[in-house]
Amino acid sequence: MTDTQDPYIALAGVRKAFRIGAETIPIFSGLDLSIPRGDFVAVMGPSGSGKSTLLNMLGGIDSADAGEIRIGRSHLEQMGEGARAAWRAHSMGIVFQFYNLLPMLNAADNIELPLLLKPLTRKERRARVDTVMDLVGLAGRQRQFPSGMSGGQQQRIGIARAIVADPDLILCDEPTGDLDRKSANDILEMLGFLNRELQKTIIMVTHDPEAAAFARRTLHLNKGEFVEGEGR
Ligand SMILES: Nc1ncnc2c1ncn2[C@@H]1O[C@H](COP(=O)(O)OP(=O)(O)OP(=O)(O)O)[C@@H](O)[C@H]1O
Repeated sequence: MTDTQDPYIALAGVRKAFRIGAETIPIFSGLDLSIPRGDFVAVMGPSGSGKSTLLNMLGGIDSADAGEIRIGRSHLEQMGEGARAAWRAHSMGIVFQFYNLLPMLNAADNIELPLLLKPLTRKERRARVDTVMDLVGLAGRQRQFPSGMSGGQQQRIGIARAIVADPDLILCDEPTGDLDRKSANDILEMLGFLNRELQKTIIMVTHDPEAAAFARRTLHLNKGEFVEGEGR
């Protein structure tokens, strides 16, 4: 869906803390963030600085304690659990460090999963799966199982699954953290392609400065606030 809301992603005054027993661990105490549509942003920062927590809030997997999280026209902070799940199904895809594939399903069945929530016929679903498998360089591997594939190939399945429902937003949590340099660069080139050619907005958490260099810009998270750095 296109819209004229600008910026595409807007966080204002976001507060988040985790409670463990009597202890409260503050993560964000008033986080603001603006990301235009079509950006490719790397998020870096020390371990424990809240990168994954931020990604989970952007993906509607976790909620903020206070503040606003708007993505396009959707105010995530105003949605209940059910509405957020429905929003997730059509608005964003997630790419995980360890792929999160289901080992008992072959490549095509893994990729098809997000489409099962959509009013599509099996034939339509299969056509979409074939299209994205071509796009990520896995043509003809529909029946292969993840266990027989390299890390780089498994991550291609992860990316295909993230884009098969054609979301505007792709969230990536250390997408190359488990890969060798060559496979990592192939995956990063692919994310760059999705950003440039298909106008996907991408937010990628990474510890790796070489991975971050593939993004348009890098945001450094430190003490609950962002500091902008140089991209390429
Ligand atoms: N569900 C949870 N319950 C309690 N504490 C949590 C929970 N999730 C995260 N935390 C704590 O919140 C802080 C931020 O965690 P988060 O995983 O967002 O950091 P990160 O920057 O992604 O770290 P890393 O780079 O190590 O993955 C950490 O101190 C973590 O222990």
